[in-house]
Amino acid sequence: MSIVLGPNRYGKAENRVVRIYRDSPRHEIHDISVSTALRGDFARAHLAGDQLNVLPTDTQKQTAYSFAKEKGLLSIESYGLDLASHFVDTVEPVHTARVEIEEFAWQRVLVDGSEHNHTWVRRGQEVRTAAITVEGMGADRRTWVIGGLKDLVILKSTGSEFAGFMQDPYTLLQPTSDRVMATSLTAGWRFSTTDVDWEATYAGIKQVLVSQFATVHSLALQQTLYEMGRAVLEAFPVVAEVRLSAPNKHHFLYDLSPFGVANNNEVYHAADRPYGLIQATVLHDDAADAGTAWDSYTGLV
Ligand SMILES: O=c1[nH]c(=O)c2[nH]c(=O)[nH]c2[nH]1
Repeated sequence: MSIVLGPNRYGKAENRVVRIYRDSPRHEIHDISVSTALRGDFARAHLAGDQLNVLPTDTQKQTAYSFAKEKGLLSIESYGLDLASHFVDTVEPVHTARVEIEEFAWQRVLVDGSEHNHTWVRRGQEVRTAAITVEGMGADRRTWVIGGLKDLVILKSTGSEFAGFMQDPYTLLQPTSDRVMATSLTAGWRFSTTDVDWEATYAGIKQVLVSQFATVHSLALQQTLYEMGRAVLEAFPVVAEVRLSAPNKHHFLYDLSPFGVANNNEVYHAADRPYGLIQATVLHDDAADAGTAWDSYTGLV
């Protein structure tokens, strides 16, 4: 029996990079957390403590900041592609680079009814995400881009039921034909190309997801997730696969009968935990191989 080194990678996690574009009085802001991870010929670092092949995690951090200026930071997907390609192309021992990004949105404040040039309030809605993987050189080069979002909290106050479920001796749940459905959505979509209008596509996919949640009459969160993924694939041919993760943020009707008051689906207890956790992948049946595209580094996607 012998002991060997298995898969390994290393990098700098959660660099907080803020890029301001100030070429005109109307500034632009891009506020991100970026993580980089490198795979390659790093066995000697683990087996012998030899750093000859180890590009420091500090250097990875410096590169992330520098590229925000050198290459620009307009779309997290294109910035991530620049960064990941750079590590594979210029750092000899690196075979695969993974870049994971969260983007925090800012909204311009209104002053006297007009958008201010250089002041924003943090937009508390979803966090946009991207995960870029670049692997191999030359003809062996493979690239995967996953766009996505997390923490998109969404609720509908009707148009959702849950009935007809399997029952066993432990089943207490009563069927319902009208319930609150709420979740905090995490979604990732794998592109089949890098020739994408990243900004328009992000806005479009988010719009499809929320309108499906609103308009599909839900028989279960599972059905709603499938319909969300299906609609994204139909509307965006550049997307090969969608993965959705949705906690079922249960809203239980509060019992007002002790007070002699009827509760006609009007007062709920918003439960914190436990929660149902529903996850689904929806994809084209001929989608290209996902390789390591979903092999999360920081747990973001
Ligand atoms: O949409 C739902 N899916 C379930 O699988 C489930 N299970 C449950 O108790 N409530 C719900 N709701």
